[in-house]
Amino acid sequence: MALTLDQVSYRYAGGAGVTGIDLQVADGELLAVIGPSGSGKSTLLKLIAGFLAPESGRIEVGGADMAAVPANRRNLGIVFQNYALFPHMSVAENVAYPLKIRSVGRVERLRRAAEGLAAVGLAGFEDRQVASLSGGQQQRVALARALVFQPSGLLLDEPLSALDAALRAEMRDEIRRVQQLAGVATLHVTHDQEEALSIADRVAVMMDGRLLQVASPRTLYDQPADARVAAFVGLANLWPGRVRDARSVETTLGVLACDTAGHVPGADITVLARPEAVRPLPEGEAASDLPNLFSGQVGRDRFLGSIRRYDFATPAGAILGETAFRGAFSRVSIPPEAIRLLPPDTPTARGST
Ligand SMILES: Nc1ncnc2c1ncn2[C@@H]1O[C@H](COP(=O)(O)OP(=O)(O)OP(=O)(O)O)[C@@H](O)[C@H]1O
Repeated sequence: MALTLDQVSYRYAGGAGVTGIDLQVADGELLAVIGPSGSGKSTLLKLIAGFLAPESGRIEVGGADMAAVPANRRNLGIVFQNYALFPHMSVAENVAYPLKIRSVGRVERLRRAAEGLAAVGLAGFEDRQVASLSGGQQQRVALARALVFQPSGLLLDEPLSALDAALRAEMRDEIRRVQQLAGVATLHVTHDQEEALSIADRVAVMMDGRLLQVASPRTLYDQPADARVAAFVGLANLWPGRVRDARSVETTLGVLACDTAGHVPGADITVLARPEAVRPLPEGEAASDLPNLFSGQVGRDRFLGSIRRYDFATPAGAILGETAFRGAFSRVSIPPEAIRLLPPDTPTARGST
């Protein structure tokens, strides 16, 4: 395994930090770490990079224990949000710098820098000054520099947050392409969950210094471990409820038909329905035998181009829906198979570390 964290904990003087982190990133894998501000993402990255030393637990890079290995000997490529390029050096000198400090000869390092620049789409930029490059180009240079010495792992700390939305979308695909080309284990810390879901092999969700779930983007979205993950990744209807029998649950919204396999009658649960699963019924459409049918009215209705996102007010509570349907409706149904049962969202489950 290229990167391994085994029960890693760290605490700042003020008490915040990370607790009991278990994580593995394989060669060629891109693992994104997401979580609210202050959840410990950067702390995790600093621990792996060697800028902080764990209080307990073990960090391995390429199978070797990093406990006694300083940051500059960990063989990790790092890309920061602010690029951290050397302004007084040319583009080629920037990219070649990690090879220079590894005593690679000038000809060879300039050859490899040129190769690295070509890999990030900047062939011919060797002699440019970094200040003359756009933000996206500077980030490509930073990526080439982080990979030029064939690191055991690549750490990306919010690398795209300084870029505008369109460039961010382009650059995230570019990062993925270059990362796959290099076949390097990558840990990518980001605020942007769309970025994480779209390019990561797996996504780790952090909250209050702990990992709540590490899973593929689809599993994370379709089978979140609990209500906190469900609410953080995408939009969610979450209703507290109790299992009635094998085919239904009681919720604040009323009785909902769904598969309750794995839960005993009487058990407290949280019911999850994603907004796109909520189905509006066009006026006049027969629906008498549809399960989980609600009458009400559309409240806030936001037109988002390809879809609209609406609040549907029923006498028992609100349902958040998303649909491409543009007509009027006063009934919605929630297909039983779209309903997931999660552990109850108790105050202790919400509590901090
Ligand atoms: N040098 C420090 N001294 C004391 N506490 C710190 C220090 N750095 C971070 N913290 C605290 O540790 C917790 C985790 O911070 P961290 O920067 O890892 O979070 P993050 O998830 O990366 O946040 P963001 O998304 O805002 O960058 C926060 O509560 C933060 O206030």
